Amino acid sequence: MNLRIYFIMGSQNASHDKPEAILEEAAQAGITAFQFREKGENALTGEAKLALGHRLRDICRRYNVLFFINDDLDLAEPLQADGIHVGQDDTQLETVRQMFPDKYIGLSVSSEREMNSSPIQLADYLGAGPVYATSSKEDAKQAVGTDWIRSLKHHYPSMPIVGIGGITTDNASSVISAGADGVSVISAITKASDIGTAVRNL
Ligand SMILES: Cc1ncc(COP(=O)(O)OP(=O)(O)O)c(N)n1
Ligand SMILES: Cc1nc(C(=O)O)sc1CCOP(=O)(O)O
Ligand SMILES: [Mg+2]
Repeated sequence: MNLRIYFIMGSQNASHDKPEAILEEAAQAGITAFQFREKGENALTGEAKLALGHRLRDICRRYNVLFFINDDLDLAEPLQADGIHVGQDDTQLETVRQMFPDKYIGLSVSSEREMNSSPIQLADYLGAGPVYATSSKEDAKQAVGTDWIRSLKHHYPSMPIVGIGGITTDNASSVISAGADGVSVISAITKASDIGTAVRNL
């Protein structure tokens, strides 16, 4: 499971181009994982969401990029997702693991309290953040900094960890130096003037 450059996007993040075009360019440039996160006021639902999911899934398959679904467990089988990402307020990790014994499952962990109250051993990787301030998530928590990556890695040395939140081409190396196995980004790619260069710099 290669989570080194883990791109997240839904149609709400693709204001200046089609999500398919953005993903294709990012995949060509070397992202290793992608999460379909259709969320927010104008998010697609129902058939339109499923149809976009299929198109993005196909791009990931062509480039050998891991495909994750955010939150929406109902999409995991129809889209043949490689994995699912859930947070602390989503379907409980135990339930997700029971439903999908063979898929990769990621869990968000943002604090020591969340760490201590989560069945971490059921996850395949942890999303740690927001490392820095972000404007891509409406209900983002207070930034936790790279110290949180260090602390999580100290407690779970063999658990893959991706940093998320406010990560850019300038600060990604600090996240990796703190012990993250990968960086997870939205705007560093969707808002880049040159997506290929942004991915390569990440
Ligand atoms: C890789 C990764 N890490 C963390 C998150 C955040 O998940 P969550 O806390 O459930 O928030 P939403 O993304 O659902 O708004 C993530 N999506 N991916
Ligand atoms: C989806 C998401 N989850 C976060 C968390 O802290 O759990 S921060 C975030 C948004 C990341 O977007 P950007 O790379 O543009 O900051
Ligand atoms: Mg969630």
